[in-house]
Amino acid sequence: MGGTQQVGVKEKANSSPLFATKEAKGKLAFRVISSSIFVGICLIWAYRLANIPRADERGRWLWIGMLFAELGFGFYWILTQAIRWNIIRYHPLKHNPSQSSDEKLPGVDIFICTADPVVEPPTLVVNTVLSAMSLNYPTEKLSVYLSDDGGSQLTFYAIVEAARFAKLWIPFCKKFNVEPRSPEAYFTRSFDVSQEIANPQQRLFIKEQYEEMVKRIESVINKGSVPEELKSQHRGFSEWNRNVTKQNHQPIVQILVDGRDTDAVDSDGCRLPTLVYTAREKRPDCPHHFKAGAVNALIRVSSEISNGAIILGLDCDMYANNADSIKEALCFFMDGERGHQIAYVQHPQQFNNITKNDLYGNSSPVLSKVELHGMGGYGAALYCGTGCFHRRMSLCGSKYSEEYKGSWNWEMKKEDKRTVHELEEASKVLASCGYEKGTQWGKEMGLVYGCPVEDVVTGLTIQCRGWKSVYYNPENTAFQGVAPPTLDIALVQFTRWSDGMFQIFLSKYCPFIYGHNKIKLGAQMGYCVYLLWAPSSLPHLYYAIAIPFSLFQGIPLFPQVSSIWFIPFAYVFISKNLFSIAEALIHGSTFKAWWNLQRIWVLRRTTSYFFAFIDCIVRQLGLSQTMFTITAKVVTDDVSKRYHREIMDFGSTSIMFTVISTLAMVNLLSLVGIVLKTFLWGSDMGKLLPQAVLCGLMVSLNAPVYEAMFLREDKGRIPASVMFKSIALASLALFCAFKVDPSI
Ligand SMILES: O=c1ccn([C@@H]2O[C@H](COP(=O)(O)OP(=O)(O)O[C@H]3O[C@H](CO)[C@@H](O)[C@H](O)[C@H]3O)[C@@H](O)[C@H]2O)c(=O)[nH]1
Ligand SMILES: [Mn+2]
Repeated sequence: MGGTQQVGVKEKANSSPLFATKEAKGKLAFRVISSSIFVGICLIWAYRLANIPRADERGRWLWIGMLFAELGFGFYWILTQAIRWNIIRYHPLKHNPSQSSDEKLPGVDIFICTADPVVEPPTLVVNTVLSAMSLNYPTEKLSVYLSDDGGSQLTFYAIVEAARFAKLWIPFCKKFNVEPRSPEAYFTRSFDVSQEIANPQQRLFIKEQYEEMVKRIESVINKGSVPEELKSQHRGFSEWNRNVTKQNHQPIVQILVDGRDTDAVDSDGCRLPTLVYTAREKRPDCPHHFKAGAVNALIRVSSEISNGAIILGLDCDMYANNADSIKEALCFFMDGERGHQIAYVQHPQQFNNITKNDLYGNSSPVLSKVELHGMGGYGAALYCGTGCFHRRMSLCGSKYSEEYKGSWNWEMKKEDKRTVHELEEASKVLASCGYEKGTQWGKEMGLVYGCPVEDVVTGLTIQCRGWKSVYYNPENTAFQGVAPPTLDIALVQFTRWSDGMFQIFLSKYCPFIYGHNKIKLGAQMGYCVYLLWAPSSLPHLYYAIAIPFSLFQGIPLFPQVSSIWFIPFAYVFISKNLFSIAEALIHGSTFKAWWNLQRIWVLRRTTSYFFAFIDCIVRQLGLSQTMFTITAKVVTDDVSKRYHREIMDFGSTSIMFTVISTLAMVNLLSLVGIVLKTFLWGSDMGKLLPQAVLCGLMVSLNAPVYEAMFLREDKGRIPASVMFKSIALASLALFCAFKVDPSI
């Protein structure tokens, strides 16, 4: 790494704290309810065990399957209680952590990652870059780095344009305290004119300049390459010769704005923050480790150029919404008493395109307002990849030491006399393929390699080195991104996540082993709520299949409603759901959003999680390799309209959609079957009532699936091929069930 010299300043611990923690209310009530549900679960297990049908009785194997499913549900539920057991919320006490002057503030390096100019359009990236550059922070201490894994001259062109527009945008933001700081979001938001403080004329002028910039960028994108006359405007374009492709190119580092340069000023004459474009070297025979590799390259490149003590990582779609987020986050790091223990401060992933009832469950308030605080309560807030402030030192592999108290290496890099060109050349070495060979990068240093959820596993390793982490969810959202606007995209994202998480569980990083004696048991369990998403699909899938089948065959699987054993089943089911509804409503969800979330859970578990489970097992056998499918961030207008009207999009022929519609059909057919039997033939269905109710619930959750199969005409309907396949599969399955000896 660059030959930087840091001077530690021993400072007297500040007497006034910079952040506070608060325990959540209702802890006792929660613990009582939770314990009573636990008793219910134990009774259910006991009932299942005590009543296994004998070998010659009907439904023996079905019953044993139920036993395993309920053991699975029960254990998983216990894990989810760990993250609610000890909820503690963190909040900063001041809006400026430096009591004396800005001079005491550390350097902050902001990393923005992009990977593909098609899936992640350069205009989106530019907005994130501009929002980061315009954050309220002394500009000479702020540096913004863009990592472009697409190695695209289109993205580079866009960033050259952004560097120019920043000279107008930054002073405009600061003068009128504009929020959000992304021009696109600012100019398209619906706002209250009376609250607008920007002068209308100036606003209009900036808006026109912004739109012209976007036009120029888009016209270059439509051409597919940068015209020669534009290339001559910046020497950086010379890096793109005919041989440069996404997968194969030399390292590229371009310092677009050099923060040391006193002539690099905005339209008000104020200094600009440093802006650097990086495309690390890519070679087909050299594994690049996806986002983790990109971030690690940035850590090294930035250490050479600005070496900020704090690093903020953002995905290319996560723009800064709250202009003061850096100073707020610094309160945690700079607190005299506990600040030295903190490795990172994670903000929740929030999105600017969530519809009223959150159709695809992308932004569950229970997750962002309860569960993540719960992990934070153990000092083990998850690292979620974006919207996270890191201490450079802990990210680079340092172990925590109590000696850090009061001694801070906030000092910026010593005055560096090297020219921009020399800095670029030195940085290229650090962004080359060979640099990491034989080093600890990807193992003990930087983000951990080998897993598509590099963030969570990296967070775990940092905590296991003794550091604490904070989860902070401010009222004024700090960063906002784009949530998947179709079911297909959402399910693919969840497949990557659940696959990667389960991979962590199966690896040496399993929290129960790796975290043993290093993080609290509650935190180990809390991690597993996420790491076990993939296998949690199994009991759900079993219920979704076994219940309609047994109903169809007339095999009871639950105690009679009149039996005393029915009580624990009913109690657990009802209290768990009531609790979940109450929790959602209290934290600002609508009932419909809760209902949508239940549906999306069923869909995720029966598809994404299950496929991820299979993929993971296959990979463990060494039959395939880790992949990273980038989440699409733009869709056609037609799709976008449906999303905003909250109409689900099923327009995909992916196998996941066949599974979804087949399961929906199986449940529908067997429910219709039982209703016919009861009313036409007057059979006694009393024993099957609980199953019929569960099946009915599945059918009502699946209502949009039937609609998309039989009633809709738009492009988001279930394609005819998928529909026929699923009807055929469902009927065949039920027909077989009817034929086979019902002694199973
Ligand atoms: O080879 C790659 C692949 C991805 N990315 C970037 O990684 C970010 C996240 O990718 P995205 O496709 O948007 O994934 P999401 O599912 O939205 O990302 C979440 O989950 C990821 C882990 O699965 C984390 O890395 C992300 O920070 C987190 O936001 C984006 O900025 C990409 O440009 C790269 O830089 N290089
Ligand atoms: Mn994303």
